[in-house]
Amino acid sequence: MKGKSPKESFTIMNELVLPNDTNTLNNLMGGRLLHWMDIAAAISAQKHCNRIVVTASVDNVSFHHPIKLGDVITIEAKVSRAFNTSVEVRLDVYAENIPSGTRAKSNEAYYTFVALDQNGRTIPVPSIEPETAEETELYDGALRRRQLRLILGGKMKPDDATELKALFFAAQKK
Ligand SMILES: CCCCCCCCCCCCCCCC(=O)SCCNC(=O)CCNC(=O)[C@H](O)C(C)(C)COP(=O)(O)OP(=O)(O)OC[C@H]1O[C@@H](n2cnc3c(N)ncnc32)[C@H](O)[C@@H]1OP(=O)(O)O
Repeated sequence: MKGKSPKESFTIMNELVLPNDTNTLNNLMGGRLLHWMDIAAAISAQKHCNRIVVTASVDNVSFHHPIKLGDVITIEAKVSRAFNTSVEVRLDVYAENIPSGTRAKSNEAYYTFVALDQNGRTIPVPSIEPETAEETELYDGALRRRQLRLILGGKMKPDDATELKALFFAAQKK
């Protein structure tokens, strides 16, 4: 299967925060943003896999600033690493207030998707080759993030998380 570059999965999605998306403080509800992020990330994962994908996990997401009614949200998504049947997608979210001309990053997150065949069975995905320094950093870190999420999901024994453990031992030696 032919390998791909991260830029081939690059996806940008815009949303306008409308009254129905907000809470009683006129701030965007977190669940609505997670839903939009899921769709943007799924489109990116599908571009990489050329397959139907399902969301397997969502890493911790922090909300740095409230996003206000009327703001325009930009979600950027790109596959950071492909494994066997799964891919990790990195998301960056920005909120822009067009009348005041301000734009701030509001979230970063990683979503994991698994590719399925026509019968709903998991299927191998194309490999990925990072091209820029930033993509290489994301690619390298993806192995540790995968080990952490598989441990938390009860799918991996901590003893088998070689790269994740190495990170902690390296920190202890400093
Ligand atoms: C060309 C352009 C097209 C554009 C077109 C656009 C259309 C764009 C439409 C978008 C539309 C929105 C799309 C929303 C997508 C949903 O919201 S999907 C709905 C929510 N998700 C689900 O229902 C998934 C439910 N879970 C499952 O089906 C199964 O647990 C899974 C995820 C398939 C995994 O199955 P399993 O039997 O555990 O499989 P297993 O063999 O153990 O593992 C398979 C892989 O899953 C990984 N995995 C398993 N558990 C986890 C976990 N907890 N964390 C991370 N990875 C895990 C494993 O590591 C493994 O990865 P690899 O090592 O093979 O790379």
